[in-house]
Amino acid sequence: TAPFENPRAVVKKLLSEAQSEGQGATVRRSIGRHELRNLDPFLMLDEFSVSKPAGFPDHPHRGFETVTYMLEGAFTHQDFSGHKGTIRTGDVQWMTAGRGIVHSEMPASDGVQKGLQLWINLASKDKMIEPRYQELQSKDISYAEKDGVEVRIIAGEAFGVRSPVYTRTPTMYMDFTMQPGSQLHQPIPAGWNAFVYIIEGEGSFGRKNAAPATAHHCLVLGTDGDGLSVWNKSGAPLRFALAAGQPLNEPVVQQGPFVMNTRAEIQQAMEDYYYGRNGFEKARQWSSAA
Ligand SMILES: Nc1ccc(F)c(C(=O)c2c[nH]c3ncc(Cl)cc23)c1F
Ligand SMILES: [Fe+3]
Repeated sequence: TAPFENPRAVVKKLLSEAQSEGQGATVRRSIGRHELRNLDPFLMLDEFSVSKPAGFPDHPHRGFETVTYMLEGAFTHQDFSGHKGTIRTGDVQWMTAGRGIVHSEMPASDGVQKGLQLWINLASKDKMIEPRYQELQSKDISYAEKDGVEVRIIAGEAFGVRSPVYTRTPTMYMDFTMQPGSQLHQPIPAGWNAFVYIIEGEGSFGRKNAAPATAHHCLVLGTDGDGLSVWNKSGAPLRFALAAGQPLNEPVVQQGPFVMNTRAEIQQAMEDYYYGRNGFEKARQWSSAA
């Protein structure tokens, strides 16, 4: 599309920093750090790079969705219902935890496995729905290319192409690769919170003469404006994820992997998990294979 009258500005820039998570794993967290707590409906964005034997062994989730996007390598996930699968480079697992999931997420091959895990909050009315998966193989992910810009559309619409993923909390999530000299003007629905996470290369976001932002940076966009404008004035490809979502405007009470609206509901979630009730029944007998 043509340049915007009013492209959204970059209002915050944060370098993701390594921290330990799971068992022996290191993640570079941006959203979810205290400097970037609330980007409603987004709760967390981790850039993970994990090698065996490290990983994310058996753990619960309630009240939100996790979207795992493999950048390199393979991860095997298995849950307490016997649902098991391996996601490889370019694949996506969109998991709606709802009332409760207990699963493990472990490297499936040798070497370093890299990817992004995004946590999207669910509205109060959806927090206790039955868990559900939407799994996309790389070859099935909507793809479009135009004037030196490629896009892989995990959720939402770009270049006139829409992803089949159903987003309970209205969300767009896409992976752009921009060749040197290319520019992008991607519409973002009014009022949605939006951010960019740079995976590789450098680019000018929001304004053509903006200082280039580089890999491992999360850029929060202002809420007013027509959408995201980007220029790749470097000599190398620029790759980044763009995510935007409709704010839920509800209270958030989080205790690790439980995200509800009140402290009482968090207390309930912890008891349900401990006693194996209200969606955690299968947690009583289950542990991931060796
Ligand atoms: N103990 C504990 C507690 C809470 C968690 F969320 C996790 C967890 O699973 C992850 C946190 N970042 C992540 N990035 C990528 C992947 Cl594949 C998994 C995770 C975990 F392990
Ligand atoms: Fe998990």
